Amino acid sequence: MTLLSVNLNKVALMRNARAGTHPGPLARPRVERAAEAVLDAGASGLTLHPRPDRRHALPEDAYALARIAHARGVELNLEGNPFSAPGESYPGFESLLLDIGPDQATLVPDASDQRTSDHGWDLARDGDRLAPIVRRLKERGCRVSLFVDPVGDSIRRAADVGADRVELYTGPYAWAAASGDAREELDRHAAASETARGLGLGVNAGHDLDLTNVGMYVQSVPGVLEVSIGQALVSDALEMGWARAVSAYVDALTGASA
Ligand SMILES: CC(=O)[C@@H](O)[C@H](O)COP(=O)(O)O
Ligand SMILES: NCC(=O)COP(=O)(O)O
Repeated sequence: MTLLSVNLNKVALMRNARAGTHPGPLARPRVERAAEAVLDAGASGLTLHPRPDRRHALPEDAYALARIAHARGVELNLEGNPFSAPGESYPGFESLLLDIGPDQATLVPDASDQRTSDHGWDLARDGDRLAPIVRRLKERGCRVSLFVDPVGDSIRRAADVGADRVELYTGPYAWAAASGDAREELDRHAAASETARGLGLGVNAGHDLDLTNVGMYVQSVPGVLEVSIGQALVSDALEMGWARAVSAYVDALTGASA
């Protein structure tokens, strides 16, 4: 069955919106409380993507979720760009990963000022720079996943630099599904998953997945081990509450895998 890892970036975003002027007794632990709630509701893991501009998830949130994940015996997946740009507001992402040692490190090629993740790695350009980072993270005990477009060359290069998994970028799939014509994207992802698994890579997927598209995705793309979902699930939880929202996603994944 495809596991659900809940990305809590947007809980941190809401916390940050007021934390500066109204830290309040409840503001600080918002992310931790959300983490406990989604795990209580059946999520298999936690994901966080701290960004250098501290727009939402902060390094201290990553440490807090690491404590929770360890205590609960579930996985923590930390996402980010290990290439630190000069003058970033907090230590580089790699040093955070090496200090925390999350179960999974998902390396994402986002520029510091990027609005969100919207493309996979260009491994023809960056593979040689990534390889030693991948090695150090694996020596630290992290499973390393590379965020890639569903393209055979990217997946083969991910294997070459020593990744354990790839995370297939599902944004274009989600948009195609919303337009009612996802067949071509699903075929691309199914082929990409087959290529990855043939190379011994595990397959994760994420970005813009939601209750309307995740079931079709895991039914059509064999071998997806984990989806990480944040934006839509947190939005759904505002309407449904954490328990019902997480249960709905887990049901969508289990129903699709049945
Ligand atoms: C890598 C990916 O697709 C998402 O996990 C990313 O973390 C979304 O980042 P924002 O929540 O900042 O849009
Ligand atoms: N890796 C994808 C992720 O963690 C969450 O992406 P989204 O659901 O917020 O688009």
